[in-house]
Amino acid sequence: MCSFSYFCLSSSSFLPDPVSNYLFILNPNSGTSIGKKPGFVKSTIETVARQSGHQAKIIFTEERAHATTLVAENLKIEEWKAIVAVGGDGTVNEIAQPLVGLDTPIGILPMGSGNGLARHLGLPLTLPAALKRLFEGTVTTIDSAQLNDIPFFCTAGMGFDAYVGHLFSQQSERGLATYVNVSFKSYWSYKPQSFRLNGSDINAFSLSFANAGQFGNNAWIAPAASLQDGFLDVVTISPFPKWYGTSLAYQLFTRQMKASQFISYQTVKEAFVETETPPMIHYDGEPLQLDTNKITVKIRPHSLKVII
Ligand SMILES: Nc1ncnc2c1ncn2[C@@H]1O[C@H](COP(=O)(O)OP(=O)(O)OP(=O)(O)O)[C@@H](O)[C@H]1O
Repeated sequence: MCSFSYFCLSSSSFLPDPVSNYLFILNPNSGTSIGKKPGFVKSTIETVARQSGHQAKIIFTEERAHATTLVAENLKIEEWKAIVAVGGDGTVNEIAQPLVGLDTPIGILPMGSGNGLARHLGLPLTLPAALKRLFEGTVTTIDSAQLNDIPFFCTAGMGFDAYVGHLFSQQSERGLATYVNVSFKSYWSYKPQSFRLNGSDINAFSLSFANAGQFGNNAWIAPAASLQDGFLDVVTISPFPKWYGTSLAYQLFTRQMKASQFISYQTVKEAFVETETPPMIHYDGEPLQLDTNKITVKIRPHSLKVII
């Protein structure tokens, strides 16, 4: 603790930041661009980091879930100013999981298909601007959430969203165009499902749990959701006539979704869902077939540090 403020101020401005090392973990499978030009992304990060007086260690993931292992391994080796996810929400999820409850912040260079968390946080979406923000930004603490034992940071859900997430993961090309194409085709054949939500039986087109307000690509499923309020927004979309789909899509992409005869919102700290058979879910856009039909979703307030 420094008691002589003039000395503290003047000396800190001459001392280099004791921890200026950033670890970048880059998913070459994210979005549509990184995989095609990983060398360019790597050299841009190296150049901007050097110009800003920082050290950058850059590692490419080799497979799904590898990013989580890389974070755990590198946290043991040294202290990092931030561990930076270079990719989409799936990559953010894998990197954020081991950082929950720690002081080391996550940084995000949004290069995925949807970039829901980065968009909610208002981060720049181009590489040079995102790097500038990373090196000049401030650290804040956000809520995270869990679906059973699976951490998520943006949104999770069941029903139509999970079904589309599952089909999207099977496509050879990622990106917005593929996502729109898959969603549009699925929309015509998808059948609403039965859920028991907090003891009430419902039939729903989708059931979403929003920590952040959007799925990605500015599809705002929960426009009022806050990353710092200690609550999840539960959004139920009831079965609706096909003609209503256009209006729903319009509301979603113009951030105007609100409670209506087909849409209901609740803010909760915890929710319980039961389904007839183990459901397909998504967490931060990653599809997963559960092996249980009992699901608990809960918020973990102020649990992740992030650079904004
Ligand atoms: N080296 C790799 N090869 C193949 N897949 C990988 C690799 N590294 C990570 N993955 C997987 O790639 C998937 C997609 O990653 P990510 O979510 O970042 O991109 P996206 O889906 O295009 O973006 P968003 O989630 O924002 O829409 C994730 O399931 C992740 O586990």
